[in-house]
Amino acid sequence: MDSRTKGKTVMEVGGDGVAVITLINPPVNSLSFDVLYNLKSNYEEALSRNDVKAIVITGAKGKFSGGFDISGFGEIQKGTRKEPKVGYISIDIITDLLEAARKPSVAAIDGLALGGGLELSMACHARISTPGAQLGLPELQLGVIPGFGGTQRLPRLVGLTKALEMILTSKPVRAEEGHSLGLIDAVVPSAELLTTARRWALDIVERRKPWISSLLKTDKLPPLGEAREILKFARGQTRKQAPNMKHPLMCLDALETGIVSGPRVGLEKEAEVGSQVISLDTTKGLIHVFFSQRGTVKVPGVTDRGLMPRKIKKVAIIGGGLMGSGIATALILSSYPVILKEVNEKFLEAGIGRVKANLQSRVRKGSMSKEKFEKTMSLLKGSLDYESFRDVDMVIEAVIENISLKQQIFADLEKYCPQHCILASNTSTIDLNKIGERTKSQDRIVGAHFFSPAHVMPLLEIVRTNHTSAQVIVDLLDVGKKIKKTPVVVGNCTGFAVNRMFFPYTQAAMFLVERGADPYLIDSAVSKFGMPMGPFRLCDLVGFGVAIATATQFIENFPERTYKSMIIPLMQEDKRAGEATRKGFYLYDDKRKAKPDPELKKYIEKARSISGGNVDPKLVKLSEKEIIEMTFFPVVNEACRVFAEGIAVKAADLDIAAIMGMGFPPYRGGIMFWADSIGSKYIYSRLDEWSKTYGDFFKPCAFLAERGSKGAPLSAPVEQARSRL
Ligand SMILES: C[C@H](O)CC(=O)SCCNC(=O)CCNC(=O)[C@H](O)C(C)(C)COP(=O)(O)OP(=O)(O)OC[C@H]1O[C@@H](n2cnc3c(N)ncnc32)[C@H](O)[C@@H]1OP(=O)(O)O
Repeated sequence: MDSRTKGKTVMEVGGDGVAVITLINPPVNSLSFDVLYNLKSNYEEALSRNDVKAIVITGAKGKFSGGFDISGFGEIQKGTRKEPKVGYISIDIITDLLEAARKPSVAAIDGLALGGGLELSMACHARISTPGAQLGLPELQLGVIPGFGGTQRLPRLVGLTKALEMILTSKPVRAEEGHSLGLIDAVVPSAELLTTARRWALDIVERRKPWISSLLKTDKLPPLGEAREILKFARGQTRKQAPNMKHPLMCLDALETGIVSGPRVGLEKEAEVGSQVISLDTTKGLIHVFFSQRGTVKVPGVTDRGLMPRKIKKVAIIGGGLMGSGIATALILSSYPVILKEVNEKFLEAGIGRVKANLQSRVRKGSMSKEKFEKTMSLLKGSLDYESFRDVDMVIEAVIENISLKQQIFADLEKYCPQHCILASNTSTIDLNKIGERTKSQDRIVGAHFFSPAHVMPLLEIVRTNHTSAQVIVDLLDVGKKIKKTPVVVGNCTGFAVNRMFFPYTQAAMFLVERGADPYLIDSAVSKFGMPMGPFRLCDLVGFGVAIATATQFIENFPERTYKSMIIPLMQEDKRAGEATRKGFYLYDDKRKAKPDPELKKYIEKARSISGGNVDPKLVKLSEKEIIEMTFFPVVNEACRVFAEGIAVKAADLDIAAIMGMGFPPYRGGIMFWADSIGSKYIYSRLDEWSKTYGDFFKPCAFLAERGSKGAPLSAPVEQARSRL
């Protein structure tokens, strides 16, 4: 492949008169402009050649296509590539050249056909697939819409309701389901894929199989009135579930146009809307997240050294509490044999019981069969001593946050575990160098910081010290991928990346209510901004015990920028400790529904009198925009510190940490991306002003001051920015 081009297609014409066009653009055969333009010329050639009767489109190396090349959207957004004429690919190439051709085409689908890949196949006159293939239109997840005819062809092939489900959830279906839906014409083993597709194509030519243009099908579409009702319902749901995003509704417009005014007008509408959505801010954020999420496993100086992950055959976990049992669940779910160690029978039984309960809840919800449950549970063994640790490849310690206990455990591990064994701690606060102080194994000590519940939350902070070997990080990155977590590699410090960013967020919220802001308005503004819940509702959910323990760590380590609020400790004294006690910032009924509590005022007033602050009339009347700024700019400030200190290597890693660890809305692109969309100058000036009025909690750090004073982007690499400034 020419190194200047991104992908290509090749065409081979067989003696049977079938031209096989193969999409080649590793690793997922994405449809770059180069691939698409090559496809067009192959097609034109196939149509003009007398020795070609029919065409088969397939993908190289067991993958049909992962869809349009997503980096192409970025190039259009940045203006480095001009978008072709609106509708050129979808209408001129895929519809008028391919679907309307005088020669039939069949898609031979192996592996995956996603987004533009599935859309291309839907324009073919039949689709043959292998059993494992995934078929879907996940475009909305990226902030774009199916733009190669998917909004028109999918409802015509599988019906409107199923098409809406597939498009709105972005979830793919497997080949068998695709077959029963009418999306796929036949499912065959890999080895028979091409021969079946070729035969099918010739059968169409010879009228033994129907020649179907998906775009012209009408049998699966509901009557107009019913279709309008279905779409109305879908719009209502979408408005509720994605209130800050425009593109899902714009996608529904394209679907509706096609149903009301016919597929050709629908295609034109899709093309128009598809081109508009590319410049939405939410789309820019989501595309940034797609690449950033994949970028977290690229760690300079670690993953660029040619190291291969070692095979982890067995893992031991110390501590069967909430975290330990969650981690064990995550591991056995991905087929790792696990030993769970506890200090006595009672705790061990409780730990294993928690793992069991985690899996049973899947069985109850129907996402796990009884057999799979038994098989998964059989991977877990209990232990009360270290004897069975002699052949483990990795240990994850998940006991309470007590330094001397952890030091003892690591000293014991060094004695019992094999030399190569990775020694990981799930600590969220304690310095890993201290934990390993009594060992000579500092190079294999690493943090594996999971988030609760560990078998559900998608993030894994991999914490390295100055001594942790690159091999150990590579190994843990591999385990992270296998247990379906997004790993972010961070440096060793109190709170790592996520908790350090979380802390100022909650603190800012406490500060504002002490100065007169309404906590319920803060929660509502923050939820509208896109967080799953506001800071007060969240404190109730995690419980005040945890909130106080974390706060203590920060007060000790970062006293100069801590706002010490007594609201939570005062409530705790009165045995209101959050949702578990049914009373916190809110009151909770039997169904865990939260209701504001007028009594809360009492605690706020008392806390205010202790801190000596006054009600500030300006803060009483904050707009929603000001609430967001005052709660999230301190987070940006801390993220800048984390970045400047090298705790995070890339700003994009902090974006992912904020999204997956804090619930920051992905369509805002993550904390640093969002900050840059607002501008460092503005953020710096606001924090600077507040720090003068309200104290050092808001004081911009040196990094922010440096970049903010020049308006330089906060996410630019640290070295580069230095040299520029
Ligand atoms: C006009 C059209 O309607 C618009 C579109 O088609 S938009 C695109 C729709 N397609 C998608 O959303 C699919 C996106 N891709 C995925 O979900 C997953 O990558 C996948 C399921 C295809 C493969 O997953 P997995 O095997 O875990 O590999 P994953 O690490 O995600 O990707 C492998 C590499 O392919 C790249 N890649 C995957 N899909 C891509 C795409 N559509 N465009 C460009 N690059 C893509 C990834 O960035 C990654 O690159 P890297 O190795 O340099 O980091």
